Amino acid sequence: MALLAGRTVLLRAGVRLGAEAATRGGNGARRFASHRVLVEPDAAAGIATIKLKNPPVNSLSLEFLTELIICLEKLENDKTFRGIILTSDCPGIFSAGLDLREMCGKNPAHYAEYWRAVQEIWLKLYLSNMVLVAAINGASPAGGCLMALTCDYRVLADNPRYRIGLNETLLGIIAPFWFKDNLVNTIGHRAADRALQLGLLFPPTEALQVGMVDQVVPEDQIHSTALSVMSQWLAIPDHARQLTKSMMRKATADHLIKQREADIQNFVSFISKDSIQKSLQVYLEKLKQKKH
Ligand SMILES: CC/C=C\C/C=C\C/C=C\CC/C=C/CC(=O)SCCNC(=O)CCNC(=O)[C@H](O)C(C)(C)COP(=O)(O)OP(=O)(O)OC[C@H]1O[C@@H](n2cnc3c(N)ncnc32)[C@H](O)[C@@H]1OP(=O)(O)O
Repeated sequence: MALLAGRTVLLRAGVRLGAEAATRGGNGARRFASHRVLVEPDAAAGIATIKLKNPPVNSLSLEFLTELIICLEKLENDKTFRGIILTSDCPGIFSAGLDLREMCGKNPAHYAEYWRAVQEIWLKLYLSNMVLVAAINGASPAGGCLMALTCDYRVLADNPRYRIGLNETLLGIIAPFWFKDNLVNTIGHRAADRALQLGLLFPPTEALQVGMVDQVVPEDQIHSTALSVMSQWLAIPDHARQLTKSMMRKATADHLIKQREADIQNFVSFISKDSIQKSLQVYLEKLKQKKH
């Protein structure tokens, strides 16, 4: 049943999908992988595990986002799968969020194309008909946190280095309204107000307390926990769960869908400002110097 999916991917024609491969797994399910998105299917269970693999930190570059969008479309259209576990193949990092290099020193057309892809991945994940469980096995700032927030359930590995949150203000930028909406829907208005203004990155215990994640488990139990949560969610009849999900999420998604082009223009003019470019460059430089 396609209650929510089926929208078009509006991306630059000719974005290379890398060395995409489609083979058959041991259980007969199609296994497909691109350079940076690994899909491990379990056809018998109706579950696909997506492992993000864009080292070193799974930053969401345009090419990575494009591969992820295509992968999600394939899974959404394949009736074999009813659930996705979203996790990382990069040790200690779920995702460092949007790729800062896509937002620095480029031209307005590039910023517009990039932002459309960011919107698209959010809509694809947020409106998926499938059950999405995030198995957060690493740090998850900003766009990394947002991806997790689109899921139906979040399990975080218990490691104080694995902080999660929308830290945009620390970079001198602003979380767009639809990031904010997704966060408010998850942790409530007061907690979101404080978290967004202060750019808070929550360690696991605090993330659980504030409701940013649903469960914190020892690192070696993250996948088994995600599987057991998934089986609980898949026990619900699809049509009832999907209609309920749509009822809960449609207004938030429509908020963006209705003003997608204006949101792109807003992003382009904001990110092109000299002062914002300067802040992002300083932040990137600090990240690079951290090691030395
Ligand atoms: C009224 C409204 C008006 C206007 C609003 C309109 C629009 C809104 C405007 C803008 C919104 C834009 C939204 C952005 C959301 C984002 O996601 S921004 C990205 C935020 N991400 C971060 O802050 C994370 C930064 N990274 C880290 O904290 C650490 O790297 C991390 C904890 C993830 C891992 O630490 P560690 O393992 O120690 O690795 P390193 O720090 O050493 O990093 C390794 C290399 O990776 C590079 N890198 C890290 N993060 C990024 C990134 N996000 N993008 C690109 N590159 C990244 C880092 O520089 C190292 O590179 P090097 O090896 O030195 O070359």
